[in-house]
Amino acid sequence: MAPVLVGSSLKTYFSHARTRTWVEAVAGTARTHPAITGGLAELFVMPQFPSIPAALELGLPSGLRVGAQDLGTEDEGAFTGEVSGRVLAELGCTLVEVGHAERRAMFGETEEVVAAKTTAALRNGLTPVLCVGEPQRGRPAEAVAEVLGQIDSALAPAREQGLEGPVVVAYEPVWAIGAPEPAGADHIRSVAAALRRSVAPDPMLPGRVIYGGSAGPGLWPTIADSVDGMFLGRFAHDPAAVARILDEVLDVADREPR
Ligand SMILES: O=C(CO)COP(=O)(O)O
Repeated sequence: MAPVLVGSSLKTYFSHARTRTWVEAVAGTARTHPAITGGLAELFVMPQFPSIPAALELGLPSGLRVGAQDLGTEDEGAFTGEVSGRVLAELGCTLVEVGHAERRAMFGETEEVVAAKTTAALRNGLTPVLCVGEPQRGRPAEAVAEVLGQIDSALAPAREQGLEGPVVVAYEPVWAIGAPEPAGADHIRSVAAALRRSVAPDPMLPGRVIYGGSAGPGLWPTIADSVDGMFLGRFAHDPAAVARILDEVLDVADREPR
């Protein structure tokens, strides 16, 4: 069984100094926590672009993976202001977030753009953390239909080009992002289990499914049987929350080995 993937996007919340402090604290946890040292879980962080080199320097030696929150669709050329997947990979990033709900809603990212960015990630050997989710609260079956459509659309060009590589599907119901609490455990489990059945067996682009949307301590034990990890936002701003989640990963593993 692959390790539980626990990661956080710092969005645009932290200063560079606070990012450094956060990464140092979480790297300390990564060095000592039995869930990490025992191979039950792996951690990643996605800071703002300018903080990536510092996060790599402070986090990588402790096994903390570092990714970016976005990338451009092109690898090089006259694309002022873009950040290419090629440079992210050159720096040492291994993951990159694609298609977060905030980028879709606030920065006009269409399904075509999300697909082009997913392709750019895979082309550069980066694991896309492909963010998908239904906009409105509804029944799990409706969410599954909607989200599978988003995943198929995002992966279509990569499939056509025969690209290979693991994919992380971040299931983030849009209505649960920035909310007081996550989606209900039954909803998450139903949707994630269906997504997993669909994406995990792909021979070229095997997918793991993690949950995001107001995730934090307390959630993992209620969804662990149906998801491969969690994508954290605000409720990981205190680095101690990451350690508490790893405690829960350990407890669940002791109770029901994966
Ligand atoms: O968008 C998220 C992770 O990508 C979740 O953010 P919040 O947990 O702060 O709602």
